[in-house]
Amino acid sequence: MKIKSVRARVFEWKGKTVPPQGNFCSNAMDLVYSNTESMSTFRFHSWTVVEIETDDGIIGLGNVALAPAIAKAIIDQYLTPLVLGQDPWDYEYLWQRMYRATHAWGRKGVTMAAISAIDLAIWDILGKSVNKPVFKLLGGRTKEKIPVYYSKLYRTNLDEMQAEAQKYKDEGFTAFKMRFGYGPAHLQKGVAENLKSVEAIREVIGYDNDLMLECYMGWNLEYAKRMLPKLEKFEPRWLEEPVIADDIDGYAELNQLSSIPISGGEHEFSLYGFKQLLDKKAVSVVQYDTNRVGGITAAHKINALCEAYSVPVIPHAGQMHNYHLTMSTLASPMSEYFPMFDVEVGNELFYYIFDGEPVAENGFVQLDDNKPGLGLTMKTEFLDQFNIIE
Ligand SMILES: O=C(O)[C@H](O)[C@H](O)[C@@H](O)CO
Ligand SMILES: [Mg+2]
Repeated sequence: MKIKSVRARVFEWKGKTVPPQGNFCSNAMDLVYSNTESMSTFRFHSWTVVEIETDDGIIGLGNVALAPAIAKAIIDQYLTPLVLGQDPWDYEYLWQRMYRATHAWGRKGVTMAAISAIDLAIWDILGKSVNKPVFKLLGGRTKEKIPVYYSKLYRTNLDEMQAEAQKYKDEGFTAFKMRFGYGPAHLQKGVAENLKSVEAIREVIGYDNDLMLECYMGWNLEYAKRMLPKLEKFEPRWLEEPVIADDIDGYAELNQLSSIPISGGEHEFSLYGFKQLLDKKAVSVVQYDTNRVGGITAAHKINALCEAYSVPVIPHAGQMHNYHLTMSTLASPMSEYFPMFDVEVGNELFYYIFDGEPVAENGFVQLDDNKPGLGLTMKTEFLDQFNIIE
């Protein structure tokens, strides 16, 4: 079997969007812009889809959501020539070709995301070529079904947040991730608002359910050190990305500071990036995204590393490329889950492009042993609401 063609298309959403308003989530730009501008950095309204076809007609699907147009350019100009004519079963060799050919300027960020998209499509081909789901190629079914946590609860007024938490508690979720709206730039009032929002959600879900807290890189070390002691009474399962991804020593200091586990990894890349996080004990929960970190080839290695370090893997975003990694290792107890909403920030777009994404039932998602490859097909229902750039 040989790779005959690679097609990367950018799907730009032009349909209805309902962007969350105000301080819906602290983020890295809060410290350099006033609120309005900083929130505008928070949009993922396009996605690059990769289709790799083999000489025997199998088509593998990959995807990348980080800087989609740039990722497409990297795929078209640099990665496609490296995989054309190659055997997809040589996936480790192909991964190393892509990684080393772009190493001088790649390694992390959008280049690794572009490599991930090619790698996802390759693994989709491998599964389809032997009529097995990808998780069966990685270690098989380690769980009857995958526990997932409900993820959204963007910061808005507390009544709306409580109603949202109640709705998804009633749907059977037992774990919830909420977003802080405030950080260092919002001073003591922001501290009070942050604590009020955690208290409000705990009021709804109680203490029999897990609560995770998301900062999305919007704090700094000094502010996080002030907040952690105030948050301990709420017994969060983790505090996520309190500082920017490059502040690994800051992560490590926070991770030793209190009883609250620090999580991160959705903005870390490659086996080496996670080796560094684990060696420095910077995180207690690893949250790579398989369409960023280096694809299934890299994520599978990181799963093994996390197993050796006894650090749980709870991948970012849910989405099928991550569910196969969670299903195939005991190192991953659960995954994130975004229900399908009107397009807001953009995590939801996956549902508008692909069919096959499992819908949570009672806080679990299920994978199908009889669906080969990743188990995704292209959705046609919303095609007219995308500009598609070849
Ligand atoms: O952990 C997450 O889900 C990410 O940080 C989100 O993708 C981001 O939208 C912040 O909520
Ligand atoms: Mg996050």
